[in-house]
Amino acid sequence: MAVADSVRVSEIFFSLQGESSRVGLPTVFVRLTGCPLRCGYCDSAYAFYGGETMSFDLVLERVAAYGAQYVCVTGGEPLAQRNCLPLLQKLCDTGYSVSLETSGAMPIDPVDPRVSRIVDIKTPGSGEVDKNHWPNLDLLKSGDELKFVLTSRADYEWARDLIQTRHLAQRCPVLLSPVWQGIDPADLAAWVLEDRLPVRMQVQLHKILWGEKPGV
Ligand SMILES: C[S@@+](CC[C@H](N)C(=O)[O-])C[C@H]1O[C@@H](n2cnc3c(N)ncnc32)[C@H](O)[C@@H]1O
Ligand SMILES: Nc1nc2[nH]cc(C(=O)O)c2c(=O)[nH]1
Ligand code: SF4
Ligand SMILES: [Mg+2]
Repeated sequence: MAVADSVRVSEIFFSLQGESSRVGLPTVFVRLTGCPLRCGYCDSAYAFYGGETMSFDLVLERVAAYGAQYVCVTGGEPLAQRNCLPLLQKLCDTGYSVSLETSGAMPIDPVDPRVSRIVDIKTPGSGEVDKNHWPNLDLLKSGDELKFVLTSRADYEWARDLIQTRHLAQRCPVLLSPVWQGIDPADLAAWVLEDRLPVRMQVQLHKILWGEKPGV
């Protein structure tokens, strides 16, 4: 049972944004606890359980302590907590530029329109393709982003066909990211160039800088 005006938080930390079109920007990350999915590659499984229940005021105080302009709410699956929505609203009201990392398994329409929604479309290789909430595709605005994390050439072709048949790149920026230490990023780069795909390929900057661990 959710306590009013509180969320379950796995970690709050300050780092360079490592993903999305905001890559490289100094950002405070608020990682909420819990996720109903189990992607085979998940780098944040430590956030499935545990964490600390924090009032919105405490979250805002911890975020403010870093003196940053950008806040990224992630998880776990942040939208799996009902109180994620009012928290996003409060962060926007406070004046932060807010982005949300979401699995695309939950409806994104109730999210505050000031938030940049990074919607991950789960590929067959994630093991969770059946969880995609497809109506989300029709809700995307130009300030949002669509993202595919790719585990194989087959995932790439699946994503490419969806991008082309649904004209996704005309709705918002589309990101393609190789799963960490999976497919060779140079192979993905070659495929994107060969197909003239109008997407942004990206690698996870924070892992190149600091490796795969919590708190970065
Ligand atoms: C940890 S998830 C949290 C937000 C939400 N649950 C989601 O899946 O979008 C944040 C992003 O990290 C990506 N990610 C997780 N593990 C990864 C890995 N091993 N390599 C590349 N990206 C990964 C996810 O696909 C997602 O885009
Ligand atoms: N530096 C850094 N950037 C990120 N962008 C999205 C992240 C996430 O885990 O959702 C993440 C993360 O964990 N670290
Ligand atoms: S939806 Fe996100 S947090 Fe949940 S298992 Fe998949 S990558 Fe991890
Ligand atoms: Mg991460």
